Amino acid sequence: MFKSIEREILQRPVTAALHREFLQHDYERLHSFCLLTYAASIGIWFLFDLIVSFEGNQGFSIASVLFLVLLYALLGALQFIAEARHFYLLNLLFVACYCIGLRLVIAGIPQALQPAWLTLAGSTMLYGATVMPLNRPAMFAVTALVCSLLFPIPSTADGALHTTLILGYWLFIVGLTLYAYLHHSRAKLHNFAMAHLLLGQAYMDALTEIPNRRAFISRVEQLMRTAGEPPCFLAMIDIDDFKKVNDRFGHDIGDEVLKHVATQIRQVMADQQYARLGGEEFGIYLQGLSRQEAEGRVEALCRQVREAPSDHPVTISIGLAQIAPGDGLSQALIKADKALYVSKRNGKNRYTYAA
Ligand SMILES: Nc1nc2c(ncn2[C@@H]2O[C@H](COP(=O)(O)OP(=O)(O)OP(=O)(O)O)[C@@H](O)[C@H]2O)c(=O)[nH]1
Repeated sequence: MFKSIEREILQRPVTAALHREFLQHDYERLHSFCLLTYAASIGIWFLFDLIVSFEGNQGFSIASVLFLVLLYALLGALQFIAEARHFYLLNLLFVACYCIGLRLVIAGIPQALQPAWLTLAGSTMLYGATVMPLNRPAMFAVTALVCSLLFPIPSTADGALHTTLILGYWLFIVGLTLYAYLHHSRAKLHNFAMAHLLLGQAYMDALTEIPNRRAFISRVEQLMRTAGEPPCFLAMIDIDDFKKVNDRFGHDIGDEVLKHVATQIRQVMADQQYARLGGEEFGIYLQGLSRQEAEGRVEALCRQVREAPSDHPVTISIGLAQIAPGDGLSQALIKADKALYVSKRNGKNRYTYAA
């Protein structure tokens, strides 16, 4: 069952916008990992520099200090980079500095040892790139940079076998790197697309295509926790005599009426949080408005539903309540529901403010 749903979802094409969202999401999720990788890489570079300098009797030079400062500066800059596309450029700069630093250190050791050290450094760099949150052009650019800066240029002293072995190993490691990157990034993108779709469905009302009760509770509770200046209001909406619509015209027309009311809510309350709470009930969380403005908005909604052209006109009743400091969402819902009941009792097609 799960596999067939998964197959069906994965057959849908991933749009360019979703792909961009995935790349940004991937970068944000892995931002602290990138910082850690950069910090560890600088540590390894330092160690590498010490070991290889010792091997080549070079000593730790001022150039080494400059490279360390440069790499630390790039690590510092990474802390402030919020956009994935900026990271791709910074990463390219980091890789370029790192590779040039490695090349210079390795250039100081005996010629015969250089191809092995360059190959070791290059393959480590390429492996590291596969776990970074890069898009394809950024990954290909990193691979090209590593190859052009670290590939050991064969000398005439090297035999044909030696040169072939080195070339063969580099071809193998580059091929493996790109294959692993493409394979993993596709799998991650598909998982993201699937999670995106399923979460979207779990938090959307399938009929009216506005948020559902689950989405409303989660979003409003979050807003209530961070709400600055009161007042905030909660409105409960119920379609009047909806049962009669169903009984007279059938369920399909009832569904159309629900969609019609949801459209009016979306139009009038575009800047607020709204949802279909269930059946023919809707909820709205109003923030950043005075009591007078909140009353004006729900009154406008009543009018809009009443007057909007429709084959099956309906009216709505609304209960509006101010959320008292310290009140939770469920208390506010009860208060708004009581006010809604008053609207129904007083003749429907109106709103009541809970005193
Ligand atoms: N078409 C359709 N009807 C639904 C849906 N969910 C709930 N209903 C119907 O909504 C109606 C709710 O009616 P009631 O709560 O009894 O009240 P009412 O007729 O709206 O009367 P008042 O609330 O007093 O104005 C019932 O007939 C339910 O079957 C749905 O998704 N589609």
